[in-house]
Amino acid sequence: MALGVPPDQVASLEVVNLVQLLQGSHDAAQRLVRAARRDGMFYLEIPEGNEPGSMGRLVQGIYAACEELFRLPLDDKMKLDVDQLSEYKTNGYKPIGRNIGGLPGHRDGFESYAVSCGSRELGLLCWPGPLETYQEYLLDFSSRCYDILRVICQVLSAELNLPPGVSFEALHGGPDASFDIIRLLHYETGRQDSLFSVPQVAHTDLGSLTVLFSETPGLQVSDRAGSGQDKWLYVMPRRNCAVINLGDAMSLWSHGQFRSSVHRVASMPENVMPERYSFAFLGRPVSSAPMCPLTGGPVEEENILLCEDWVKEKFRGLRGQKKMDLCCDHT
Ligand SMILES: O=C(O)CCC(=O)C(=O)O
Ligand SMILES: [Fe+2]
Repeated sequence: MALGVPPDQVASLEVVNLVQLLQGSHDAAQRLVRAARRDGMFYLEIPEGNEPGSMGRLVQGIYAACEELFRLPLDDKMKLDVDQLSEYKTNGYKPIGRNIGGLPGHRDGFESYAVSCGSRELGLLCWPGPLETYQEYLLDFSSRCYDILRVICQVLSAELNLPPGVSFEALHGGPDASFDIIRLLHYETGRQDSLFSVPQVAHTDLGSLTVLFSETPGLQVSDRAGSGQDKWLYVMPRRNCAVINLGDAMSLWSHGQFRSSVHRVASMPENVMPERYSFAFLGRPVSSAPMCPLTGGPVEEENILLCEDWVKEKFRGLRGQKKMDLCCDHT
């Protein structure tokens, strides 16, 4: 039993090898497509290495950045409040408790910091001290994740026979790519009197895809097969692997053929929440991307929400200014 989790509560996700995917392996592409259709979540095996510039080094550097950043006094962090700094919540600090939590009557139990990877805000970015130290790591990491996003988009576009002009990959990157962020997260230790807690509420990610790293368990994915009700399965950390989530944009563009995974963070069964760090690259469409199915022939320009307005709507929901079925994404 992995860390006290019964085997039937552990998610069994596809494992896709990045090198094989980049080499055009049919088997790797098939695994990816299966995962996109069935779970909207999978492990991506990445050769991490430990030499300068390797993914292993970048990942270790970003964990160090998280620890140093979140150790700063709350007053200093609050000077960089995400809701004050950035209209689209792409840069700045979110304190614990600003969002709803995962159990009735509770608030969230994590702080986070968004670093914009997009070109629009680059010049305006606020880099608190520790992040300035690790700036190169963050920039390198975002470009690695962008390569990952591109190859996954290519495979999924090919699966749906999308024409080049409206392929998933055509809707990311370039000077219009302003919404991509790296999110650093820190979960506080749970109180001893609350054995089971859900510090991050069930949600889907609002963008196209997320590349997520954490060495500490707690991530859960909803498995609705059968009863149609949420059954929560733990997504255990796996050596040399990131977890990839497909987000709402992918599900919308593919007309539901690809799923956006519903996930949350919880403590282990019968345990308090341990201190936990995680970080993720959240790849989002360019601001001019049409937010409608791409599979039904030519896209009609009129009456279609563009990503720019779509992002604003999603955040109005999250902050409780508008009712939403499922809370998405959690800057
Ligand atoms: O901390 C985690 O493992 C999950 C983070 C997450 O789901 C998010 O930031 O959207
Ligand atoms: Fe998420």
